[in-house]
Amino acid sequence: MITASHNKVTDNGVKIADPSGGMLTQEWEPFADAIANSPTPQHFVQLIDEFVKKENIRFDGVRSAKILLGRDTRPSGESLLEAAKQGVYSIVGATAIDMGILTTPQLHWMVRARNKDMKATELDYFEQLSSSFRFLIDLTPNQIKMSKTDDKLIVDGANGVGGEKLEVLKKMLNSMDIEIRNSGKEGGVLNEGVGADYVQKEKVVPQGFQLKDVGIRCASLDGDADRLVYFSVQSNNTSKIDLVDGDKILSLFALFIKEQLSILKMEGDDHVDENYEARLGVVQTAYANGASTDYFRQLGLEVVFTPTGVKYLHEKAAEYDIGIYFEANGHGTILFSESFLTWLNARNNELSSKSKGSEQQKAVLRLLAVSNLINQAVGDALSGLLLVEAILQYKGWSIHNWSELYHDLPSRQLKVKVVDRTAVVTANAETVVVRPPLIQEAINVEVAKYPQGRSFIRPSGTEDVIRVYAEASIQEAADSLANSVAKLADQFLGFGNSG
Ligand SMILES: CC(=O)N[C@H]1[C@@H](OP(=O)(O)O)O[C@H](CO)[C@@H](O)[C@@H]1O
Ligand SMILES: [Mg+2]
Repeated sequence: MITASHNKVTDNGVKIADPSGGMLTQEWEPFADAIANSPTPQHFVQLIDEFVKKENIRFDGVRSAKILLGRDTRPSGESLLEAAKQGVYSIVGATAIDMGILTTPQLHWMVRARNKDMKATELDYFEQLSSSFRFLIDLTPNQIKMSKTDDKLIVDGANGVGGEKLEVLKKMLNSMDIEIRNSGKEGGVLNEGVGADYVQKEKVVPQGFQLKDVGIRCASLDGDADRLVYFSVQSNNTSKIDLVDGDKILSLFALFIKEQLSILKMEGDDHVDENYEARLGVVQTAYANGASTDYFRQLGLEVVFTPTGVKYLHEKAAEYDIGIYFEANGHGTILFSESFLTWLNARNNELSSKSKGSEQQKAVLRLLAVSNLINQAVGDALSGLLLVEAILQYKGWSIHNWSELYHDLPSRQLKVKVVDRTAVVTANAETVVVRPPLIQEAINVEVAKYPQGRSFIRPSGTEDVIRVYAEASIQEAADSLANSVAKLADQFLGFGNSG
């Protein structure tokens, strides 16, 4: 997949899906780094040669391979895709299939579907999403109807591929009132003052949104449509927004799934022992707002933490019957285990004959529809958006009702330039620094000064900086805690420090 996601239009890059449709296996990352940085063509060929031997890959044309290629709307994508094609065809037995302009999650979905012998074209993707969405909507309790303003959704497409794909989906969902802005056709620049990354980091309205949008439910996709956040325009200050971030999308999903599981568990006449104790897990990173974690614990849900980066969250979520993960920035999905899906299908058949149309059967059908709607390969803004919309309709909620599930603790993020960011070694899902010595003790002293204080530092995986995160009961306190901890990072690791 040729894309640089939420980054500038002049940047470009590559994301690689493995045969399962998930992300490239972590063991192959050092190899990917090495070939990307190989200084000469000879060196490049040598690296491939060594890797092929090490991994025992048959490289003699006996085994054939098909490689699906896709790109986002970046102008440089066209020639880069051509180069990728030539690379693929330089290997005996390998064929490249150009899937054209796609969102990143669409390509992952297609790889997964093809390797499971399922229908795997772009049209199949749209049909699966739209039909499972309609199915879910049909299972909405009759008494629930939204008020007029709540029918409408406005989506910021980041001037990228997501907007144009949503246009296609919209036509297949004629019941939905969606207005798509920043679809790239109006002349705006990709990710410039628009998109999920901008909205979530800056907490301001994207271009093209204004006063008349106050009170309306709005959503924002990133440049390759694998991130999604919601927001509403504040009435008192039209450049500010009320952000409904990945943590809150996670909360809405977890609440809905938990409700359906409890309906399933209700004692039917004779079914007590046929209840399957589905393991539901919520996966977050240290950047998740502390108020969201408290909310999950109040709901009695199991919450686990992993290091930053969706590959870690995804892997953890896959350990549950239903694993839900999200980063605060809006990347996440819900994973269903094969064994749980088999059980759900069997339960559906059984209920069809014994108590067709019962609340329990509806809950089973809803869970099955969610598993078809939400992308099982990676986080997908389009499928996530349809699930949010279906759940809000089911609950008869406005974006305001949703946003009120809990109140975010004020937080602040800072970056600190240091001599060598790899000098920082963390543990416990990046919440504790174990090296250099003594800095963690100093951070603890600062944190203890603030009610509901929490702070951690970690080296960024994508930029040459140390990231500082702090939260506390009021904004001034979160700012001040972040500043003190940033100062500590500078003292221990900064340019003024020789050791
Ligand atoms: C605090 C933060 O937002 N970190 C981002 C950022 O990683 P860093 O390792 O923090 O640079 O980029 C990652 C890739 O897009 C994303 O998964 C992650 O959430
Ligand atoms: Mg992205």
